[in-house]
Amino acid sequence: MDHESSRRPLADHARALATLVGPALASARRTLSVAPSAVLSAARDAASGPRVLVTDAAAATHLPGFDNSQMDGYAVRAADLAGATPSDPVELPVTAPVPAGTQPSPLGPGAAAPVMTGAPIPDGADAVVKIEDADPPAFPEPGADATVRFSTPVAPGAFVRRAGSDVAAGDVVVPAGTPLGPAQLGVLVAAGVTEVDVAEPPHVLLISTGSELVAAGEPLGPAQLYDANGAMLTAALAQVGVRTTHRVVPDDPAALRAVLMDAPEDVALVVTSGGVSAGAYEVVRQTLTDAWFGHVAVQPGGPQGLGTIAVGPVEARREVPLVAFPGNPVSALVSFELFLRPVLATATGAGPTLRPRGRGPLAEPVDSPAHLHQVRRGRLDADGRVEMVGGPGSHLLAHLAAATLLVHVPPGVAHLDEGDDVDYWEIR
Ligand SMILES: Nc1nc2c(c(=O)[nH]1)N[C@H]1C(S)=C(S)[C@@H](COP(=O)(O)OP(=O)(O)OC[C@H]3O[C@@H](n4cnc5c(N)ncnc54)[C@H](O)[C@@H]3O)O[C@H]1N2
Ligand code: MOO
Repeated sequence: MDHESSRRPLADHARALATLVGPALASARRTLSVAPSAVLSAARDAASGPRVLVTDAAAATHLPGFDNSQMDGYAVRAADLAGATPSDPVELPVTAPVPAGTQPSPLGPGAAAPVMTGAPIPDGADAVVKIEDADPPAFPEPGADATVRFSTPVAPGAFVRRAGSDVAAGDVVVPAGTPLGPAQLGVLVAAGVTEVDVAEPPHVLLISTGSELVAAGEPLGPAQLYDANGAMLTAALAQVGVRTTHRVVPDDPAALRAVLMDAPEDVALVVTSGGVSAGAYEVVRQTLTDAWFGHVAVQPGGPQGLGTIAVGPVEARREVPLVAFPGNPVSALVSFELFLRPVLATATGAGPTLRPRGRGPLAEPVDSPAHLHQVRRGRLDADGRVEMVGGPGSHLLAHLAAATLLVHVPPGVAHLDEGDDVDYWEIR
């Protein structure tokens, strides 16, 4: 199986995975109706990922809700200032001030009303002169019998924020398909929307396999290591709008079967890490014998598994797709980036389908096995050239954490010189 010619090309595996997982997620899709405040509390929980709107949301109120001032200044009738010049200013009596949050009386002709930023424009007024442009350039004490002079005309509409100029009541304020980020949540609340339809994030059962694994924070015994893949893949799944139930199982088929039987009833996909290569204790491969296991012509991320497995208790068995990643941490996360992220991002609409891509010159020479598509970790140096972060080893997790790019060396290329161009994906 490990023979070079028997390796599945990267594009073939990506297609096989998308064909299996994409439709399964689409048919498992459910819609929830929630208040924006509920979306907001979900958004605080990073592990639940962004919510995506399923139905257009219409504004319940105009935004702005009323004509209001863009500046601290005087609300006036523009016609009153038409003849104002520096040598012959227009002098007007000052009415009661209008703080934000109060409904002003109408403004008659020949008067100026102190109005604060965001406060309603009095009926009758059609422009605002900012306080710096008035004479005197400071508001009188409320209740004082004051006048104010203006030495230039003002255009009708100046510094007036019209009701509905952002969105009108009844118009679509956030269209279906939009991930609800900070600005979208803000405008839903501002426009008085009380309920939205969002897609329920798909639920993935994520299983870290390995008898050597210890949960984060527990004491570490000899030959044991922390379950980095669980944390990494949970976070990676959340970024594309996926909910995760995470389990750790030892290299024991009975333990893996038990976790699958105990799967939450709405699980739409199972993702595993570890236990897929050629060792004597490959629990995933030895237990899930109906799935395809083989090598993809990529490094890291060579050993892969893909298929359909039964989950749930005997009386309520369901078939769901299985994606089995190799255990080496860099292999697991690179596999996610190459194969699963695009499919999940497309299914959930929670983020861009593809990572931003670029191409640039290498800062150093790079060697790669010619029969494999090699994915190296890199970053841009001060001159915008692509430098490697660490070597190709799939255990170099700290180097992955320090990298900002996945650098692609395609199959058929054994060596690249400094200055040769490479393709890269931006991973943060
Ligand atoms: N004879 C061969 N040996 C190996 C081959 C091969 O083709 N022939 N492939 C190598 C490659 S490439 C990879 S990648 C790994 C894949 O191995 P498995 O998927 O079976 O993973 P494990 O053996 O369970 O673990 C590999 C490595 O990763 C560590 N690990 C596993 N899970 C986690 C986790 N949740 N968090 C942190 N680290 C984890 C594990 O301790 C091992 O060090 O196989 C090669 N061998
Ligand atoms: O292909 Mo393994 O995934 O490099 O280390």
